[in-house]
Amino acid sequence: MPQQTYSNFRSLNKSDNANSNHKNITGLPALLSKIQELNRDPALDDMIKRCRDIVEGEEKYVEASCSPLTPLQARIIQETHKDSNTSQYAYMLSGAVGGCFIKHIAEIARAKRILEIGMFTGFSAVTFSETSNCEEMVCLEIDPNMEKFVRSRLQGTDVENKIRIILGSAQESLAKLKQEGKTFDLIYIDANKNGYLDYYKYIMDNGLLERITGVILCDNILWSNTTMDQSTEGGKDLHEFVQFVLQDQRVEQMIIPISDGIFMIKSKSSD
Ligand SMILES: C[S@@+](CC[C@H](N)C(=O)[O-])C[C@H]1O[C@@H](n2cnc3c(N)ncnc32)[C@H](O)[C@@H]1O
Repeated sequence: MPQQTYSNFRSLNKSDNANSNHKNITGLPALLSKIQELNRDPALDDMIKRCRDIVEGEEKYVEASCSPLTPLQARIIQETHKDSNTSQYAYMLSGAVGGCFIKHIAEIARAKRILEIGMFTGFSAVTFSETSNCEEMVCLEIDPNMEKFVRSRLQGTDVENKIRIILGSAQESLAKLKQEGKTFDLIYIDANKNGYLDYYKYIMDNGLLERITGVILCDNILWSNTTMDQSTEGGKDLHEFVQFVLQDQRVEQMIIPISDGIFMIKSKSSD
């Protein structure tokens, strides 16, 4: 699968339970367990335990606060975990919390035309296509097996005809969309992390994002907390991307620290 692999902290999280949607992103609970094992000072035991409870409890509490998944979202998650070709990559799903957030943004933005870069098994594509105003959902994906997976799960559903999948490298597919004169109300970037900067530049320089009202959401922007210290290749790429956006006078932006971090970018209203 042509996706940068998740390193260090993510590898501590292999114990994700396939039957649960809950996934720990930061790796902090595992790190705190290690500290607890190594700790020889009983006075610190309680404090370390409290830290673990806070970190583990917060993510679960936030997830429990989300609106329930729709039947189709739940089916995609379940079958991604079950299918032997996709189960080992199930951590790539945007998941219940991320899914709930992007759904709300699409609803608030009343997004009609939505573009996704990096479809995988279609969880976020289905999430967006089920929002009230979505008329067209375009998904860019490089892996032909993912198209087969998604198409077979969409058959006979209400969103089947809304979702268009363009196979190939996202950079080439973006050029195709530009030639077609497409613009989008919402663009979700969730593919190879070393491509985010180029995708963003192409989108902004070629008018693919609806001016004024358009929103870009970028998943995994914190990259298991390695973007801030650039301790992984993905973290370095994403830091460079964030720095570029911060000095881009055309937009306003902020990082939402849920899941693995979502970067929300919109055109400046005054431009
Ligand atoms: C993190 S997954 C997407 C998860 C999906 N958005 C979801 O929430 O379920 C990233 C996807 O991007 C695809 N991808 C990686 N590099 C790509 C590229 N250069 N062009 C298009 N798709 C790419 C991978 O094949 C993978 O399916």
